[in-house]
Amino acid sequence: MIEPPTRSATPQRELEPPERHPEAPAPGTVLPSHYENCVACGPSHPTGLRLVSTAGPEVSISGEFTVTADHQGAPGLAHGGVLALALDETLGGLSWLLRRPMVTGRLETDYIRPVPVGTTLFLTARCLGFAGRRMYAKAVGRLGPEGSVALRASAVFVVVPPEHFVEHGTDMTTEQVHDYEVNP
Ligand SMILES: CCCCCCCC/C=C\CCCCCCCC(=O)SCCNC(=O)CCNC(=O)[C@H](O)C(C)(C)COP(=O)(O)OP(=O)(O)OC[C@H]1O[C@@H](n2cnc3c(N)ncnc32)[C@H](O)[C@@H]1OP(=O)(O)O
Repeated sequence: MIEPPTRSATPQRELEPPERHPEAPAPGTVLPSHYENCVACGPSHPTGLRLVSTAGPEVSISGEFTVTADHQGAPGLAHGGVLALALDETLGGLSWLLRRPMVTGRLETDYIRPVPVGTTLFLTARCLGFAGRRMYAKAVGRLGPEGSVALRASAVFVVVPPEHFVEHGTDMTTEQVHDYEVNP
């Protein structure tokens, strides 16, 4: 049997180093929501995470959100899928700094500590580099700004043409996607 190609989020060869785009928001800039109804960052989503991201140095980003009763799995504890959502959003936000549209290909998550309702989770994500269209990145989630590590993730994002969102999504025209590219 032929082995399928590895999908690991650990790079299998040396990566091209990431380059912060010259027009990337300066470190410390609070990033706007990329879509008001996004379940992770949208301010109009009734029960979403309302995760707020901030540009970091080099190609890194930080994010935070407070776990509410809407995010529970076991009573009083955040659902693992919701925590993966927070990691996915923070990692995806690296595209603000790279100015390249990307989608999640693979997300590997280690759950290290339970995250109780009421916790403000502090996330950071860092781009490791590229192998062709694949962008490799890592993220960490802490219980407090300098608190213990509750989550770790490794991910592969795949660079897509802007038309990906027109072809597969709804309510988005090619013109809107190109406007977004110029002024996200
Ligand atoms: C215009 C804006 C400018 C920038 C401004 C930015 C502003 C900030 C904006 C926004 C922040 C965003 C915050 C949101 C974050 C949330 C992100 C999500 O949740 S995304 C939704 C979930 N993910 C999907 O829905 C993907 C579904 N999958 C697909 O559509 C396809 O499978 C896709 C595109 C991933 C690949 O399909 P193919 O046909 O294009 O290409 P193939 O040839 O299959 O793959 C290309 C390369 O990627 C690797 N690859 C593909 N899938 C992989 C996987 N699962 N794991 C590892 N590698 C994978 C392949 O091995 C290949 O590598 P080789 O080029 O051969 O080296």
